[in-house]
Amino acid sequence: MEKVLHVQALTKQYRNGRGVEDVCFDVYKGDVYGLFGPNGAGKTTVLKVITGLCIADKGTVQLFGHRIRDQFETAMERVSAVIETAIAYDYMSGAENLRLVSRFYPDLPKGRIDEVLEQVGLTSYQYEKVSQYSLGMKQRLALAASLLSHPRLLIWDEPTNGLDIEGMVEVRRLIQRLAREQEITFLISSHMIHEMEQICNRVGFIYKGKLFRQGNLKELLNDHQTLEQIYLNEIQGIKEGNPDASYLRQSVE
Ligand SMILES: Nc1ncnc2c1ncn2[C@@H]1O[C@H](COP(=O)(O)OP(=O)(O)OP(=O)(O)O)[C@@H](O)[C@H]1O
Repeated sequence: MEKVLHVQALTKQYRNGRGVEDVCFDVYKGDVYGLFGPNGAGKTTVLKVITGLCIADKGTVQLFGHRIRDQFETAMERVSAVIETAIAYDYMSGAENLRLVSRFYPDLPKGRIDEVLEQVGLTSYQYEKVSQYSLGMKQRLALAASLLSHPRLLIWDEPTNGLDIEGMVEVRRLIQRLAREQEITFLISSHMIHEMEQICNRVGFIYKGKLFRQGNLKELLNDHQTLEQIYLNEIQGIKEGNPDASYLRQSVE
């Protein structure tokens, strides 16, 4: 199986002492990999380091076999990211926003904007100003922008954040469809565990800057009914001093 992303011993500490420590995980072609953790756990920091938005203190990140540290452009060639979004200009239409983004990619074939609008279901709203879009439509526009360059790996921080139930379901279906039909590998983050359970085939749990458990969703659910149960058990173990989790205890209040 092709390894799309390799993260090894990644550590990033901010000046206030917070951040992430010794994070290791791999994402394989075809995965919808979910990084799950509560607010402030370190998900965005991990995604930012992977995409070069911030620099790690230690560790290795490889995308498609290329290290971001010294081969950044080649590593990022087939990667798109939606992190801390709101890229769209409100006073322009959806299509105009995409035309603006498309200037970053001089080799885009004609008609690519129409294609991505179609893929995210915004074709009939493309001439409306973004100020009239719902949050879900803005999310889909951000996704359309990130699809323009034909990414093979799409990194998306909190794809359903702030959406209502219908919006969440839409985004969820969209991710699953793109993964299936366009063979795009996804790395997403969320603090909503049920969400992860429905979208992802592999998940990693992150808590207080450490990725303490990960695996194939089906295998994880062999012994437990829900991911929530696994997560709560592990956190309880960490707090009570479960020897298996001793490496984490020092960082838990
Ligand atoms: N630029 C920064 N300077 C200092 N501390 C930061 C900075 N960015 C994040 N942090 C801290 O690092 C920790 C991890 O933050 P991060 O944003 O990665 O978490 P998260 O899991 O994405 O949370 P959320 O779901 O709330 O976005 C938090 O304690 C946060 O306060």
